[in-house]
Amino acid sequence: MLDLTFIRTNTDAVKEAARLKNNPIDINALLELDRRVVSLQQEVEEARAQQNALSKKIQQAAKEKNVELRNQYIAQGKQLSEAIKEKEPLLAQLQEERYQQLLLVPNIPDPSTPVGKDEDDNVPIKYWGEKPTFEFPALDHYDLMQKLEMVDIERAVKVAGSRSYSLKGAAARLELALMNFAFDRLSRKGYTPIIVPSMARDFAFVGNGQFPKGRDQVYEIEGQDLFLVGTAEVSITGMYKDEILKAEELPLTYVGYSPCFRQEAGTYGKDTRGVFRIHQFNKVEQYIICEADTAVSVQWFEELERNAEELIQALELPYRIVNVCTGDMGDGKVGMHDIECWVPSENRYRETHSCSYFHDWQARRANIRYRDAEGKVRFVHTLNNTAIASPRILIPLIENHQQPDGSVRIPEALRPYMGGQDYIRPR
Ligand SMILES: Nc1ncnc2c1ncn2[C@@H]1O[C@H](COS(=O)(=O)NC(=O)[C@@H](N)CO)[C@@H](O)[C@H]1O
Repeated sequence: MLDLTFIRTNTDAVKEAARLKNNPIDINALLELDRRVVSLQQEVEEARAQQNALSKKIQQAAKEKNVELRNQYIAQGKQLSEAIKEKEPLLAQLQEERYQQLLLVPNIPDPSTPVGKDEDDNVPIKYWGEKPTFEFPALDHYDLMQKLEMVDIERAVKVAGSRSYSLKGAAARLELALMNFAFDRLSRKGYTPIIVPSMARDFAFVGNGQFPKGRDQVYEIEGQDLFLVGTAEVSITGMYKDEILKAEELPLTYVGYSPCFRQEAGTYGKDTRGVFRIHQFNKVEQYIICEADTAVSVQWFEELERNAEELIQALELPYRIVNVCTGDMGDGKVGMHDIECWVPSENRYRETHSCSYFHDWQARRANIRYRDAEGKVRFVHTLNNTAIASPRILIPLIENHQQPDGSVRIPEALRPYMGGQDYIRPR
């Protein structure tokens, strides 16, 4: 959410951001509604002020035993309270409408963001690692996982329907190893490990920006104000709602784990093979709450990205980083980089990490503030990035490290979390 005063005084910049982000919001209509709210607010406040003045006059008239005048004032008072009783519900309704419109206003993208329509317009900015060349017919992740008895999709689909899966054997151990590996590396950097609820209330989804627009991606628990989170980002944002932190408490640096649930609405027929795009997965998330300073936000953005690069390099996976374009980045982002790992079977890079910074767009929605060094209360800045999301990361991991004999080499960095195992071999 942007500050109303900012929208009033930077209307063209906000309209341009909406245009660049394919966001259909009508800023003129929002400002017209805002003017109605402001004028109606003034009317109600004036009426209340007159009421106060009148009550003094009534007391004065009573003291002077001037019954005539006193009754006159009381009649005026009645008229005023009638008028207020009629205006207040309308004011409340218009304020709610304005708030709902405000939630749809996008953030202003950083000038370094490429202008584009969708992911095809994202701009690669870095490549790392040698793509493997296979002297044998390389298999895709699903064939490999089946041969190595690492997955059971049929029975999972029987239980949970489409886009479900079970990880078996080495894949089950790899997933937990990867979660531990990510937790370990980031905890060593001083990030606070946290395992957060995967069920959260409506306000948490409003806070991170998932609601109202992304509501169709979220599973709802019938009859309760509870929804399944698609990322720990929702729960951590919600945790700090309405809090005023102390400057010395910042920055808060979390490495958060949660199961993630996504409806994947609108992706029918996309990535249906294997475990690339599923309804439930596990993710270790990096999350930062820092002071309201653009340079500080950018520093954390760079650190979160570097952290993810270190993990991927330790897993010895070729990858690239793309600067996500305005049409693909979503409403809340100021800047966004995706990290895409090389998937040999598809002969292309696929997204495995997404790193974003928001300035105070999320903080305004969740009302997360801090008292700065001068004692001024301000909204914080928030950022997040994937550390490891599995099973998607298993796809490049297994494919890139497959061997001629059908085994899969486990990268050195992961072996301590796999009981020292070095290869996954067919039985
Ligand atoms: N439906 C899905 N199936 C499997 N993995 C997914 C799915 N959706 C997202 N992911 C994984 O989770 C990562 C982060 O998802 S994201 O929506 O892009 N970004 C976030 O959730 C941010 N909180 C940063 O993690 C993706 O890069 C991908 O690796």
